[in-house]
Amino acid sequence: MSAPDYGRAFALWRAAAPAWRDYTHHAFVEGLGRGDLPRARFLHYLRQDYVFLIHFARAWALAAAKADTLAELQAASATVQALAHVEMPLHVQICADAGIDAAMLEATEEAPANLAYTRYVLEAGYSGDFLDLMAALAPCVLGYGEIGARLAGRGGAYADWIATYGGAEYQALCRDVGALIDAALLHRLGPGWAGLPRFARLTQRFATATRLEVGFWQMGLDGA
Ligand SMILES: Cc1ncc(C[n+]2csc(CCO)c2C)c(N)n1
Repeated sequence: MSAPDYGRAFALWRAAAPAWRDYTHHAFVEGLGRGDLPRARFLHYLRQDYVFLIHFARAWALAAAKADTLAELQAASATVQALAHVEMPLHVQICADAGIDAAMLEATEEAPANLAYTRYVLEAGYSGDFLDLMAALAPCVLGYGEIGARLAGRGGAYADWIATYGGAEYQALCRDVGALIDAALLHRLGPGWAGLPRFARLTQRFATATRLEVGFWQMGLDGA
């Protein structure tokens, strides 16, 4: 199956990231698709993901601080809003249903793979600009979109998870983020952005964040 179209930069970044396939076809992902991923592994992942999303929301807030246009400010602030008021409460609810209450969730000790990934993304934002943040954030947002699109329609124990990311709403969000990234590149670097050394460095950021996503799935599978 061909990859969904999330814009030009994403297509270039994806093709240049050696770990992209390991990320989008990881054993954890295949277990979600078949529905046979052990529930304990999924809940372990979800607890870590709750902590991940706190830092991920902070990174999008940093993107709002580094926005250069109204469209960038709107996209970044809307993502912070959605994370804090929709995605994270959903994690809290799923964990509560599984007997992990809010206090336990808050007390989750960050796994090293989680620390590595989130602090890498935040550091991209602290030391870089809006483009550095987008390159570091893109594998997360668009990778889940690609995984959701591929697994869409599968039933099983994780059908809800698949429907969230494979659904029309999330797929539209991925196309919007892809367009936001292409526009941000054009705005800052001009029409020749794809040929610039700066773009090659952004490609490296994307590839590194992709490796860190592989590490996150593996942490979920290993339970450590
Ligand atoms: C490790 C890890 N990577 C990616 C995502 C996916 N994700 C994080 S925030 C968000 C909404 C849009 O920004 C999406 C899809 C995740 N949950 N956990």
